[in-house]
Amino acid sequence: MEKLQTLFKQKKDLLSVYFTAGFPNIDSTLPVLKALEEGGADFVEIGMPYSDPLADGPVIQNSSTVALKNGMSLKVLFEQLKELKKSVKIPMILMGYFNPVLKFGVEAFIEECKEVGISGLIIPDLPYETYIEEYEKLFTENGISNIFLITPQTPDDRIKKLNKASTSFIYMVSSAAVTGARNGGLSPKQVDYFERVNSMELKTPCMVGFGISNHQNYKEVCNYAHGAIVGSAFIKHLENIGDDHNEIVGFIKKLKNGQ
Ligand SMILES: O=P(O)(O)OC[C@@H](O)[C@@H](O)c1c[nH]c2ccccc12
Repeated sequence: MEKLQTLFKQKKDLLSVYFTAGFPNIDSTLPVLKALEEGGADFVEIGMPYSDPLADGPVIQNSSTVALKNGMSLKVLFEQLKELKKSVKIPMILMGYFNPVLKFGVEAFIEECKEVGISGLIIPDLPYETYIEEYEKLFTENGISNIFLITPQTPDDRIKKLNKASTSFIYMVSSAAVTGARNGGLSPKQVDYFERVNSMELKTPCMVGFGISNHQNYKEVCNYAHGAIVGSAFIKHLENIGDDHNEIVGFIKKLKNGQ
């Protein structure tokens, strides 16, 4: 949580990159993380593969299927993260669905997160109300930030509530759809939505995700938010090049700097 807070205070135009743990290979976690860090990603979002990922489009779904076939699980992921804890400096957040977390045991899960140095969690199917009633204390006491998602459909009063309960950033979903790289610029509707959120002058910074696939998209949304999150475009790249270090570094540099 603190690592993320410091990063948001110190830097603008943040680039966060999502990848699915266990993809393309079971032991890709360390090489991918190292290459993302070297390429200039400001923080990373590690996906915990799940068989029923409702918010995910085909590219991320496919990576989850492969990762599960490769034998990735929460237990394996935590073991890997324990080993690489000292060699990765950028903040890490985990993204995943609530069911596997419940099965693991929420308390045990949060303790593992703390132990391996996870800064925050994105659990799209954990409702705000349940979080506040049952888990807020557990998360904050362990320094784990819960990251809420908002969409163009989220009303102002709800955004205000989420803003209050946020401890790092709000995930501003760019449009109401599943994850997936899209081409083309922002639509007037998206701009209206970003401007509506900006005019609320929230205490919490926002990151935009869903459909950001290249340097131009990234720069464009940085006009309306603290940074952007790229998932499917990166996973597609991994489909082609595997976890090759130099290829990943090159991809991230291009995403961030445009060349
Ligand atoms: O894939 P995209 O369109 O680049 O979007 C980012 C996204 O993949 C990543 O943040 C993510 C993957 N699965 C999610 C589920 C919910 C929210 C966010 C996510």
